[in-house]
Amino acid sequence: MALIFDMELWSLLVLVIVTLCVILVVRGWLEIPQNIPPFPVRPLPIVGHIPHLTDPRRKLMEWRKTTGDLFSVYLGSTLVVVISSYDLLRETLVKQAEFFSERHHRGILPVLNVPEGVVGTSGEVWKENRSLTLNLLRSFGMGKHEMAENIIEEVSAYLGELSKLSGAPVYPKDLTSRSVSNVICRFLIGKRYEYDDPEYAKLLKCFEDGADLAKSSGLLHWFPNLKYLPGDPFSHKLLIKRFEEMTTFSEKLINDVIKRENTDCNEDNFIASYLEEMEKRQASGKPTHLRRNHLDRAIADLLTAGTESTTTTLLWFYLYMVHYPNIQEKIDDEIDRETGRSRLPCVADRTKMNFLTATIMEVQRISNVLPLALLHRVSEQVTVRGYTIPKDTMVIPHTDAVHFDEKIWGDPHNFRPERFLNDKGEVIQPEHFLAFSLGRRMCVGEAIARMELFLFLAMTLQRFKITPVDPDQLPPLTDTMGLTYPPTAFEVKFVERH
Ligand code: HEM
Repeated sequence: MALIFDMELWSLLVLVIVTLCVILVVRGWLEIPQNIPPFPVRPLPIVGHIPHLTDPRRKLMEWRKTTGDLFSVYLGSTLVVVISSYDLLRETLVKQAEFFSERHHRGILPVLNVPEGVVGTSGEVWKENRSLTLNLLRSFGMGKHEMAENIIEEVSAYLGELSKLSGAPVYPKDLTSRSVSNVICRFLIGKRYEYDDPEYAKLLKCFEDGADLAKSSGLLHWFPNLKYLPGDPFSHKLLIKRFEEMTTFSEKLINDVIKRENTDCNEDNFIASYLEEMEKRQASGKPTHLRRNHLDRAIADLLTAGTESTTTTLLWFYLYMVHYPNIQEKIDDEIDRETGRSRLPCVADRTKMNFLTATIMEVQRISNVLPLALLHRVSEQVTVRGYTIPKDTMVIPHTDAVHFDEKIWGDPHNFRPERFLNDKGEVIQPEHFLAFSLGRRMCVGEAIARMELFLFLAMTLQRFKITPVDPDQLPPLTDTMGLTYPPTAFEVKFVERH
């Protein structure tokens, strides 16, 4: 009797589960909006395309081949449209910029998804904060604020540390990240940190964890309720902790600047300029979106965005140099010709060191450290090539597809800096180079990043030869997924030239 009852219970349970699955599948099918760009494969109920995307970089390239330049995927229940060609990226992010320039405003990690600062905001808050940030970056990049001199000083400290290694093998990530981040600190507060300063170490720990957290917490973006699971398998708590630490660090930087200003120090940095402009606009009585909370977040945005992508690009550059010693030699010859070994390179040398500049661009093209840029959001329903993209759809600007498009580059998988030089050996700036993205959301730090990359590399290669630890076993040119796509950890030697 008990057995029959058990069997009936089991049958009932199976029936309920099957019915639920059918309802979910049918509902999923019915809820898919009409006339959206095609799917590469049918989405699964609840999870959508997530199970296919364990390696999104490779998978999206594969799907572009099978499905075309415009396709849809579901991440959980969120519709995402992938834009995978240069022409389409221009048609959308540039020509229809008013509809394609927002960020996502829902769901992810309620605490982190604060629409503050620059990277995560939309509409008027974003416009005003981005515009002021861009203006300040420009004015500090120009003569009077001596951004270039600051970078040169910082790189000199960096080279001093490399020299202490006496050519021993090193994975240069931590040291490079410390130095790059200091460039942003100088811009934000007008001072740098010693590399072993404990307060600075805390900030760098936030960056370090960022990459691991990006991986372990990924699913929370699409399923925020996973944060309630016992044991915190998706690192929600650690994410919140790191977020709070970043905010505390930003607050401290602001308070330090205010304190120094109160002691009659004439502060000349991003924080002081933002506060001054904020007070001016608030006093004018006109509506303004410059506020302390946006400043807090903008500081964290600049520190994160400014450190991670530049550091990752430098790491890729070092790795390519050990793989292509002939290219490193050509750069050495150029340095010998243009600056020699006794005078430090300066910004003005950039227009003369075309081969180094072209090599930096080729490293950026082929490593493409943000291959999917950052997610955008569509603010209104739009039509693209006859397809309907509903309001609030997420958009992936798939710049990797452009950087590896054979029709554009011919041999995109070859490392060939000469593709950025014309017949006269001058640098060309192809519109298809999208390392900094395009449209209204493109990187605000492009100019400073280019200046930094040039000065770091010209000065490093002037003083050191980068060599492999074992010439018969070069570290692989493979990437790993984090906040950006850095190379798999590797060691090289920085051998001082005498
Ligand atoms: C090699 C270095 C860098 C690369 C490759 C890079 C690339 C990018 C890319 C691809 C985006 C996304 C654009 C989009 O959403 O379509 C971006 C955004 C951004 N970057 Fe950079 N970046 C670099 C350095 C910097 C630096 C040095 C700073 C700060 C000084 C910075 C600040 C930002 C900010 C604030 C945004 C958000 C812009 C917005 O949402 O309006 N980046 N960057």
